[in-house]
Amino acid sequence: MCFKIAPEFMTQDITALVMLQVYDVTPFLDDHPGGDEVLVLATGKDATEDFEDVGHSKNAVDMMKDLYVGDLDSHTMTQNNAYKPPSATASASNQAPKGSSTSILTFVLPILILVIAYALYYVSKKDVAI
Ligand code: HEM
Repeated sequence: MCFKIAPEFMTQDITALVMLQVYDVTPFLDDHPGGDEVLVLATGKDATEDFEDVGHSKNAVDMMKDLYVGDLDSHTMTQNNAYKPPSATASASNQAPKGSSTSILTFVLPILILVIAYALYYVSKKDVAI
């Protein structure tokens, strides 16, 4: 289980070459104070921004040395996914798509039931009068 952190930016001709440091966080999953889920979500991608956003201490940066496995040219990576917190991912997948028939049904269905109930009531009253 590895993720990458950019330690430096080097310029080579016109193309910017970004070397990333790769860390194997597998032995650290149970001990990470921020939980194992964030580490798993950061695997296989450039997690530099995620790591810096948390504002990790110098102690945290020192701990990374034991998990370092090597360097990687970012251009050889197949995906460059941005980090999505679990809550945002979960709520997004639970939301109904905009303009779906579900929202129309929730509005129309109660009205339809009321109209049918009133129609039945009206018909039954008419039968009793005859
Ligand atoms: C090998 C890499 C990592 C190491 C060694 C590490 C280490 C630590 C340590 C020691 C802490 C305690 C606070 C501190 O001392 O700064 C911490 C907290 C935390 N880390 Fe990491 N971390 C790593 C990677 C990551 C990544 C990639 C993420 C996000 C995707 C992350 C998210 C967090 C969060 C959310 C906290 C909790 C912050 C808080 O509650 O204030 N960490 N980490």
